[in-house]
Amino acid sequence: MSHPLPLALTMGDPAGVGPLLTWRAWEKCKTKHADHQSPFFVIASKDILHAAQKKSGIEGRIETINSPQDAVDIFHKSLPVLHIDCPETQLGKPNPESAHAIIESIQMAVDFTYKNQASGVVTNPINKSLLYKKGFSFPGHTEFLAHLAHSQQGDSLASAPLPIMMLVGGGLRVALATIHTALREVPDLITQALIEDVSRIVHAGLSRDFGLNSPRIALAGLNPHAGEEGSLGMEEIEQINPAAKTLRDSGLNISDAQPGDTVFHAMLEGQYDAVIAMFHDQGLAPLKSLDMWGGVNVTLGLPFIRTSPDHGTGYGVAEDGSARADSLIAAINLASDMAKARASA
Ligand SMILES: NC(=O)C1=CN([C@@H]2O[C@H](COP(=O)(O)OP(=O)(O)OC[C@H]3O[C@@H](n4cnc5c(N)ncnc54)[C@H](O)[C@@H]3O)[C@@H](O)[C@H]2O)C=CC1
Ligand SMILES: NCC(=O)COP(=O)(O)O
Repeated sequence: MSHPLPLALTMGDPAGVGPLLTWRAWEKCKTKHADHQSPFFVIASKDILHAAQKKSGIEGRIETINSPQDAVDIFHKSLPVLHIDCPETQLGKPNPESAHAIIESIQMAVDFTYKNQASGVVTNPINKSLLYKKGFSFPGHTEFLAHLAHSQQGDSLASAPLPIMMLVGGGLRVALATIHTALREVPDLITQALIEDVSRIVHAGLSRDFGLNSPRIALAGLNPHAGEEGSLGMEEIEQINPAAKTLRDSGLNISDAQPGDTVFHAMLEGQYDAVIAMFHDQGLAPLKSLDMWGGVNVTLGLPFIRTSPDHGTGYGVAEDGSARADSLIAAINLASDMAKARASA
């Protein structure tokens, strides 16, 4: 049976849930070849994984691989590991000295997609503030991955891709117009141009990777009651609705600004295929309330596939061993489905 290319799984913060979840996800996914799910390999320190295995209680062995393709044949019996050096780090005890390895793992995973050796990147959680202390200057993976994609374009003058965070879970797909932004800066960023750009990327991503030919997209308003005809704020009238009109005129199926308190319910009732929220917590709070453990974070607008669990490093549950792998497994399955959709397009 022929298999798709393997997925590249990053190490994430070695003190967080990543190493433990990697084992739990492998245990769950290793027999999924029959369902045509992609195998994966993890780019991490094998010593960190050995330590996490003890806590996971999972039987199995690590096989060090030299090339991603080696993962395909061994995945059913061993966890394929592309080893990178990382200073000793205990679960639950973040170590800033691990920053270099955390970043290297992400860079290598992206490189493998450009070399056509991996079908996509699945990232384990990182602690952003730990990386900032070591000079990491990106708000999160999302922005760093866009930077890496831009670097891959070499000297081309094309601008960096606009990466869009979309969360999938609990019956919702929620994309964000602004991502890691302080709330007081959000209104100035909500421009007609931004809404048009984000909406086009969401439309293209849903069409290409989610099999939705004419996705129905709702724009959430920024203000209570979507501005109450301008008495509670003007962003809907001045920026969001003009963008929606331009987009509709060009053929997209997209709403004017809808009240943020009811638009997610409307999606659950079947009116929309996705909602574009104006800021991080407007979108993530309903989704995580509905599905804290199964949600997946997808980055749209990149040349390669990237998914991630929607939770963070969870140091406490890494240390006590109780971390759940549902979200990482969902992220692997979604990346695999997206890869299949691209391969058959
Ligand atoms: N994709 C990524 O790399 C993400 C990274 N983060 C980072 O994670 C760090 C911690 O952020 P928090 O806001 O505390 O969020 P968190 O998601 O790490 O923790 C929130 C709650 O969920 C629990 N939890 C997290 N993962 C779990 C799992 N797999 N199983 C069971 N329980 C779990 C935690 O114990 C905690 O009670 C921050 O540095 C943040 O930047 C946060 C979200 C996503
Ligand atoms: N709340 C989700 C989140 O912050 C994930 O960010 P990223 O590291 O995927 O950019």
